[in-house]
Amino acid sequence: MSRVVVTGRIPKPGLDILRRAGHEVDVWDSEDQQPREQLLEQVRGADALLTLLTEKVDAELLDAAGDQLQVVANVAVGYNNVDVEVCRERGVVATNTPGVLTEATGDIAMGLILMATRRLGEGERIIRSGTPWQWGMFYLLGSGLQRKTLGVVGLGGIGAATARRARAFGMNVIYSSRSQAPRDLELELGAHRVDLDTLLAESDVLSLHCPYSPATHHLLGSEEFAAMKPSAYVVNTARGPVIDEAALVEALQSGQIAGAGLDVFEDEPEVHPGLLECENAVLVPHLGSATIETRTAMATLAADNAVAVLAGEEPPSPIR
Ligand SMILES: NC(=O)C1=CN([C@@H]2O[C@H](COP(=O)(O)OP(=O)(O)OC[C@H]3O[C@@H](n4cnc5c(N)ncnc54)[C@H](O)[C@@H]3O)[C@@H](O)[C@H]2O)C=CC1
Ligand SMILES: O=C(O)C(=O)COP(=O)(O)O
Repeated sequence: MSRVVVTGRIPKPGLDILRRAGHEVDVWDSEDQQPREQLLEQVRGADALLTLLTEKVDAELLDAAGDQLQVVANVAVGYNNVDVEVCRERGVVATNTPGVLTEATGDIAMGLILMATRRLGEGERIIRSGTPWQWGMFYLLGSGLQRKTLGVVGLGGIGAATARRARAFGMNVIYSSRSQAPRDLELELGAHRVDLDTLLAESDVLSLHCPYSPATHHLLGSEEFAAMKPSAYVVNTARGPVIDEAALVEALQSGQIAGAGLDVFEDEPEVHPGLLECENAVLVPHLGSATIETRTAMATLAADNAVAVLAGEEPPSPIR
C-alpha cells in the first residue's frame, strides 16, 4: 500500500481509482487552497502526489515529501506550476492531463470570441444594472465573424479545437507556433503557418493557446498590441502571464485594439484594476476546463497516471 496525497478536492471517480488500487488516500478536501506550511506537512511520506495547478511543485515540496516520492500527477494539462527539471533530477515521474480538456477549453475560447465581438458582457451589465435601453439600429453594434481571420498562437490540441469552431462561424485561420502543425490538420483547417509579426498584423481575433514558459512570458505587450489592427480582439485561455496585463489595459483604453476576452490573468486570482474599468474586456474566472465531465476525466486520468507509476508501469500521459 502506498500513500497518495491529493492536494485539493477532486471529483470522486479519481479518488475511487486510487482506493480501488489499494492505496491510502489523504485528500485536502476543500475548495480553498491549503496554506503552504500545512501542505508541506501533508505531503510528508507521500509516494504519489496529485496536485492542482494552484500548487507550486518545486524542490521545497519534493524535499518535504521525501525520497520515497515516485510520481507527481498534475490535475491539469498546463504544468508551468511544476518544476519538471527538479522532478527529473530526483527520478520523480511528472504527468499531466492532456486531451481530456481540449473540447471544453475550445468551447470557452469560442464563447469569449463571441462575447467580446458581440458585446454580450456589456449587454448583460446594462440589463442587470436597470439602465434603460431599447432596440436601436446602432445600439451596441459589434463586429461579425464571417470572412474574418482567426490568428492562433500555438496550434496544439486546444488551438485546433478553437480553430474548428471558428471555421464553423465562417472564419479563416492562420497560426504561429513553435513547430509546424501536421499537414492533415493544416488542410482540415485551411490554415497556414506565419510568423508572429504577420499573425499580429492580419488577425481580426488573436487567440492564445501556447503553454506558459520563459519563451512565452509577455508574448503580447505594448509593441505587439501596436502592431495589431485597431479593430482586432485578443482572447486568452492559455495562461495569464503570456500577456503583459498593464500593456493590455493601455491598448484597450487607447483604442489600439477593439476588445479582449480573458479566462486567465497574470496574477490570478487578482485582476488588474484597469481591466475592471474596460467595458471592452470580457472577464471570466479560469473556467476553461470547468465542466463536470471534463473535471472528472482530468481527475481519473491523473489517478490512472499515479496508479501506473506506483505499479511500476508506464503512465498514460507523462510530461516529456
Ligand atoms: N483556461 C483553461 O482552463 C485551460 C488552459 N490551458 C492552457 O492551454 C495550454 C495549451 O494546451 P494544449 O492545447 O492542450 O497543449 P498542446 O501541447 O496540445 O499545444 C500547445 C501548442 O503550443 C505550441 N507552442 C509551444 N511553445 C510555443 C511558443 N513558444 N510559441 C508559440 N507556440 C508554442 C506547441 O507547438 C503546441 O502546438 C496549456 O499549456 C495550458 O496552459 C489548458 C487547459 C485549460
Ligand atoms: O489544465 C490546465 O492547464 C488548466 O488550466 C486546467 O484548467 P482548470 O484550472 O482546471 O480550469
